[in-house]
Amino acid sequence: MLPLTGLKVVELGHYIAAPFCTRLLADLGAEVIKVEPPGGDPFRGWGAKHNGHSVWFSVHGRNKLSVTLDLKSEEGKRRVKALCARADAVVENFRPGYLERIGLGPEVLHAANPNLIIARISGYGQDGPYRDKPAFGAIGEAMGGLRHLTANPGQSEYPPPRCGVSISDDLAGMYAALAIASACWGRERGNNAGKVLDLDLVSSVFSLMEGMLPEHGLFGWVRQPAGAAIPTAAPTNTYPCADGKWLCVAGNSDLIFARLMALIGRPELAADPRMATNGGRCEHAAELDAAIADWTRTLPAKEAEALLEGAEVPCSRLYDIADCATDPHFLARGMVQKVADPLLGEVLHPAPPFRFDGIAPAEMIRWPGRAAGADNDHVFHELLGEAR
Ligand SMILES: CC(C)(COP(=O)(O)OP(=O)(O)OC[C@H]1O[C@@H](n2cnc3c(N)ncnc32)[C@H](O)[C@@H]1OP(=O)(O)O)[C@@H](O)C(=O)NCCC(=O)NCCSC(=O)C(=O)O
Repeated sequence: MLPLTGLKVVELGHYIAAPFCTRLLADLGAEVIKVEPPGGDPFRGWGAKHNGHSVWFSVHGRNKLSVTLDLKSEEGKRRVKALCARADAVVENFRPGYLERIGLGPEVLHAANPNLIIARISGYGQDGPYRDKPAFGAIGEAMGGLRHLTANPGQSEYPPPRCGVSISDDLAGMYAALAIASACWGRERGNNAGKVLDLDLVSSVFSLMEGMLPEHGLFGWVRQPAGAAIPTAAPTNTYPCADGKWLCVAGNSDLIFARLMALIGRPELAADPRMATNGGRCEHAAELDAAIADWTRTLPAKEAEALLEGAEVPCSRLYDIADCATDPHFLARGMVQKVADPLLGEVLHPAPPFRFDGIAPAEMIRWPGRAAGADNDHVFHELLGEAR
C-alpha cells in the first residue's frame, strides 16, 4: 500500500507549482482531485501534443482525477466546498486574494470543513509589500538570488542562464508537500496550529542560499557569480574534453583531491602545502582547474569519465534527456517507466525519485494524466453523491 493512501487532496492549481505539489502527493498514494477551468489548465498547452493531447500532462497530471468547473459560478463554488468538505487538504496557486475575491477564501472553506489544511502557493507570499504581484518560475530564480549566482564571470554581455526547468515552482511545490505532511502529522495529534500554509516561489529559492546570508550579516560579503564553479569548494568544475563534450568533476575532499592529482599526472600539486586544505585549494582554484582541464582536453569525455571512475573521483558527463533515458543505472533503478497511456500510447515517465521498500517504482504510477474533466461523472456523482 502506498504511504499516503487515504489522504484526500483537492488541487485548485494551474501551471506548475501547486500541480507539482499534488503530483508528489498523488505519487505517494493520495487521492488528488484536480479542479480545472472548463478549457483545462493552461499548462496543457505547453510542450508537444500527440493525438491532440498534451504529452507533458501525461506526467504532470498522473495519478490525479480531473474535474472541470468554473470557480466563479455558483455551481462551481458549491462543488469546491463539497470537495473540500470531504478532503484533508486543498492546494492552490492563484494570486493572493483571488480565492477571497470569488468567495472561496479560507473562512469559507473552513466553514465547509474546519479541519481542512489549506496550502497556498504564490509568487511572493500572502503578506508583505509584493504579495499582489503575479510571478512565474523565472521570477523566483531572479529574486531568490539564484540567477545572480549562475552568471559566468567576465561575460556580463550575456544574460545569466536560466535553470532550464521551472525550478522555483518545483521547489515551492516540494515545500508545500512537506508542509502538508507536517500539518497532517500535527492535526492527528491535536495540534491546531498550521491549517493555512503559506509557501512562495521567491522564499523557496532564497531558502537555498546556503551560508551566504550569515556571511553577509557578519562580514558584509556579497557572493559573486562563479559560473560552473563554486567559490567554497575546490577543485570542482565542468571541464572541456577532446570530443567537444563537458565533464563535471568534483575532486573537493582531501583524499579525493589526492587521487585526482595522481590520475592526471600532477602528484606534486597534491603534495603542495598550499593545496593541503579546501580553503587553500579555493584560493588557488584557477591553477587546479587549469591542470585538470589540460588533462580532460586530451581525452573524449567518456574515456576521461571511465578513468576518473577507476580512481573513485566523483564525475559525470553532462547528460541530455536521451542519455538519461538509456543510462543503465537509471534503467536498473526503474527511473524510466514505460506507461500505457490511453490518450497517447506508450509514454516514458520519470519514476518518483523516492523509494519505499516493498513498493516498486512502477506501482507509484497508477495512471497517466487524463483529459480535462475526464472524472467529472465519477467525482460529482459517485464521490459527491450528486443526483444524475
Ligand atoms: C500564474 C499567475 C501569474 C497567473 O496570473 P493571472 O493570470 O493574473 O491569474 P490569477 O492568479 O489572478 O488567477 C485568476 C484567473 O484564474 C483563472 N482560472 C483558473 N482556474 C479557473 C477555474 N476553474 N474557473 C474559473 N477561472 C479559473 C481565471 O482566468 C482567473 O482570471 P479572472 O478572469 O480574473 O477571474 C498567478 O496565478 C500567480 O502569480 N500565481 C502564484 C505563483 C505561481 O504559481 N506561478 C505560476 C507557476 S508556473 C511557472 O512559474 C513557470 O512555469 O515558470
